[in-house]
Amino acid sequence: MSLQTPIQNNRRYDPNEIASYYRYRPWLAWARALNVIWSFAAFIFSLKWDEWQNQVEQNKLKRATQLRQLLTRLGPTFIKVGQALSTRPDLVRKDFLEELVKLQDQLPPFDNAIAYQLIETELGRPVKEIYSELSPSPVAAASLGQVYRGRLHTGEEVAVKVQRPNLRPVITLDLYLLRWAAGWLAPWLPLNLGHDLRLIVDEFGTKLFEEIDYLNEGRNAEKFATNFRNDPHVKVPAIYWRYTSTRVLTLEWLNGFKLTDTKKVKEAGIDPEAIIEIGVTSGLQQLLEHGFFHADPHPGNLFAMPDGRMGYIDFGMMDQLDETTKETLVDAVVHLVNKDYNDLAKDYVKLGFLTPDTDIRPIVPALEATLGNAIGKNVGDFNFKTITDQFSELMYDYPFRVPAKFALIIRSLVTQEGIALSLNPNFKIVEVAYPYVARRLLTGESPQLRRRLLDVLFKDGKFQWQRLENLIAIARTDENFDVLPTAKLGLEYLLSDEGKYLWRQLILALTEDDRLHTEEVQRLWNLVKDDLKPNRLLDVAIGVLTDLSKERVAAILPSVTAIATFGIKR
Ligand SMILES: Nc1ncnc2c1ncn2[C@@H]1O[C@H](COP(=O)(O)OP(=O)(O)OP(=O)(O)O)[C@@H](O)[C@H]1O
Repeated sequence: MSLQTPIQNNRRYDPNEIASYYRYRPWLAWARALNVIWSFAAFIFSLKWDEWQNQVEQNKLKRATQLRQLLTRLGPTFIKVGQALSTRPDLVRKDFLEELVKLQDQLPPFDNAIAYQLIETELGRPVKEIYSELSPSPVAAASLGQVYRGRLHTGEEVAVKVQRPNLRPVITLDLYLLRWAAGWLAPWLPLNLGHDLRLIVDEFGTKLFEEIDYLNEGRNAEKFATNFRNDPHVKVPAIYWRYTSTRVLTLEWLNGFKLTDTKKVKEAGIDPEAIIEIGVTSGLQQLLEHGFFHADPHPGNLFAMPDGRMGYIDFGMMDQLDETTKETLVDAVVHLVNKDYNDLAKDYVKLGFLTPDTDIRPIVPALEATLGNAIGKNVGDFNFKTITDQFSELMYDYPFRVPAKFALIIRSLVTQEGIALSLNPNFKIVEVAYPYVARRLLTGESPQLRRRLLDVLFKDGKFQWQRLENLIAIARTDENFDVLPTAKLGLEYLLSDEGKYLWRQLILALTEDDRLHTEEVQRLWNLVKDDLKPNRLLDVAIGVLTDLSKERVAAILPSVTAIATFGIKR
């Protein structure tokens, strides 16, 4: 970056540009560095003092609170660092962690006159020409911006998010110092991060820069809305692009109740159970279907709408999962519920929680001991909080690390479960989550998911009757699950080229050990027979068959007969 370029206008995080800017302004860097170093030195000294005075235990909570206050005082970058650390039980001790979780943007609002001025400069018009009404003071102030309630001249109610002034210079300077410190301090820290600490600062910087670009937030909101366009349960505010810029975001006002306000939600006559179910299912859809997920779903960002929908706001922090990761996550859930710890350990390697060279043999029994307890006899006893707590214990004994992406996912799951528990103390996440996963596997909309189903149903080449039974039984606890469309998809699949293999496997399974497995078939039939009334079934079968051409049927039939004969005579 040349000396003339104002650092205010950088939209992308570029550590080299930032470094060359501050290299010529060392006085700025030094002043801030001294302030930060002094604050932390005083805090570290108080920790040491506690050790010398043998007061660690009794001052534990006080120090944790002081740490939170210290980060708040140092401003937006440090609040965000604190928020990020609050998701890392592998890095931060427990009492600090609990305090950091509370780090909810406790900054005082900035001056209204500055905010109004910023709106006019950014949007190039007087405020009165843009909004017919705008609240005289903000309705909320957060670490990066504050929000006003207003109305457009066309009558729509809007939320207007205005960024704190000078955010970019403050953040860039802090990131420059953090990066510099990361390079110098890393060798002295007892951390096993598996990465260069500077890369972590860079990843953090990239995310933070995305978050302070409101055009990016608007785009995220629209992408999220598109993913849920066919879902009548999820509400996403519309973006008013004409009144939006990098630093001002104008979006539809959501007239709902924050999930933090459980009392109001109930008073409004909204069914908490239904909202919870939407929350968990839409959360899982983001992770396992769309791959594009809201990385900051704290209850203040979620609304229960009077019509029973759930509203999402704040799309500044989103993340994207690739196909393989999504599939491996589905695998991990299935392996966890099937108590298949060997495969689960392999999933951890694939997901990056363990490095590929890790010897997983000692880890498998450890997983079994911790997770087996957490699940208990009944899958319904499973909860994420217990799992993550137990998992953090494992982290100290085995070389687990939390890839940055998963820190967000885990936080998002634990938060959703927490929200659900605050609305219904008897909530069991798995009662919603597993039927969802089971349903997705059984309906197998994509070839990848169908392959997953086969992986689940066949272990070491043997068909697992019990697993199919479990899956159907669990999927049926979800009232949205209808066996018939699934049967239709199954039938279509069996008649497709890809399904030939499954035919062969099914027939081998039916005749395994030289007997016909009629008992198992009978049990499965008992599970689904109520849904499969003969005339409905016939309709489905006819529907599928009429879609097939004569040639297709002719091509399939001989092979099926051959396999059947071959299978039985085996
Ligand atoms: N569309 C909206 N409808 C109603 N209220 C809104 C809307 N958008 C924002 N708000 C209010 O403004 C507050 C802050 O908004 P938002 O979460 O988007 O800001 P933020 O700066 O990203 O804060 P944080 O990251 O801390 O959640 C919300 O908690 C909510 O009270």
